[in-house]
Amino acid sequence: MKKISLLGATGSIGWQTYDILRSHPEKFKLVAFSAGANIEKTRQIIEHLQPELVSVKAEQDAITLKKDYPHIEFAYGEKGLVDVATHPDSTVLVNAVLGSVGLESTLAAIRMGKTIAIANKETLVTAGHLVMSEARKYNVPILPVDSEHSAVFQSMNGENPKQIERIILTASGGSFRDQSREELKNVTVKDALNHPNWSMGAKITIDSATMMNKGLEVIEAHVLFNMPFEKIDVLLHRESIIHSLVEYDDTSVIAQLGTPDMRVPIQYALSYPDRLPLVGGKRLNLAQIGQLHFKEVDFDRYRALKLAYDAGQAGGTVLTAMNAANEAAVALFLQEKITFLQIEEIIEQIMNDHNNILLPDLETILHVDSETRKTVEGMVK
Ligand SMILES: NC(=O)C1=CN([C@@H]2O[C@H](COP(=O)(O)OP(=O)(O)OC[C@H]3O[C@@H](n4cnc5c(N)ncnc54)[C@H](OP(=O)(O)O)[C@@H]3O)[C@@H](O)[C@H]2O)C=CC1
Ligand SMILES: CC(=O)[C@@H](O)[C@H](O)COP(=O)(O)O
Ligand SMILES: [Mn+2]
Repeated sequence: MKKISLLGATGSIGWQTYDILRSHPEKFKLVAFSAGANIEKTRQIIEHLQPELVSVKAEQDAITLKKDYPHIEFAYGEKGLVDVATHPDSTVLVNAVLGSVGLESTLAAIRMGKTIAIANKETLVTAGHLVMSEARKYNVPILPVDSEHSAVFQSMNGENPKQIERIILTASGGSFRDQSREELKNVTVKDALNHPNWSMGAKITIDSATMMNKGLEVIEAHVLFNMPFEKIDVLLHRESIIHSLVEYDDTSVIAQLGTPDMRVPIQYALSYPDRLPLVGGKRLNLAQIGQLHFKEVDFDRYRALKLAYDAGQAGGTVLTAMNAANEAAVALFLQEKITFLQIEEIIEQIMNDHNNILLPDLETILHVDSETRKTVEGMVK
């Protein structure tokens, strides 16, 4: 029985993780979880899985819940995230919280020796060097949940990493993949939230439309697989059936395929090195699909992807600045305070103005993160 701590249980990844935990009660026990503001879903998880500790965003929600569930421990805020991540009974942390707010709890869990199943890519982008060096120091596995990275991980199984020629991350192209840059000037939030293949949280769906999601994933692949950026390519693939590929020096290419269902990579990270049957999983029928499509990426069309490669190549605090600028700009777009194209304009300006510090420590990263968010908010006042 694996004992699990789960951050971001009420979100898209968190809720699918909850679904998997419920479908295999003989394998997994949820001991602690965090939610943000969604108290209805929080109550459902409590009632079905009876954890020992629950954290929510607001103190008042924790106080109210405690009255209804006196046998359960409640926490709140960023300290609550750390309490969940470091719960003494769990051996695995599933980090499905949104944004760089997941960084400190991830580091704390690593220092407790917990295996990390990570969906929270912003943490790996903003402080990948710290996360990976702590993971090495405490001999902790960092298992990918992101579909592309899970595909790469599975395609590397049993192979010699020194023989990898390149990693190829597939990209759907997002909500506006059939529109020109000119046509992006007047797109709405509703249009942007309409992803062609995946049903996901709002922030990552916008990231997918700007292609910053793929940029974050290029950096995530560099961090997780210790691969130089020259060996990480992006390939447009409309159907999201091939989840990513790895090419070897003998020209062989190994890929992982499947119908687009995030429960597959989530469950694989939980069951690794074993596999489990996926309850309700839809099998891939290639004959029925008939054709798969591929296209090279145009970096002028998808400028955010180019910015992410630039930040990755530079390394240092520009990664934190880029990520924080993106988080803040996407939030402003979702509130309809800026236009879609302003997201990448803001990120570019922040990166151009940034004084880069290489190999930053945690304090520096947290400082750059909060200052960047303030600067972005100031830009639209
Ligand atoms: N969705 C997907 O298919 C995929 C997502 N990912 C990555 O996984 C992560 C989660 O994405 P997704 O599930 O889509 O996001 P969602 O927005 O759906 O969920 C985010 C979760 O984090 C909680 N949360 C948000 N902000 C805070 C905060 N400040 N403090 C505490 N909790 C907070 C939310 O709580 P509440 O809702 O209760 O307020 C919710 O539980 C992201 O890093 C994303 O890039 C990676 C691959 C695929
Ligand atoms: C499901 C998943 O892993 C997302 O990160 C997905 O990759 C988004 O799709 P695109 O970024 O390829 O549009
Ligand atoms: Mn992905």
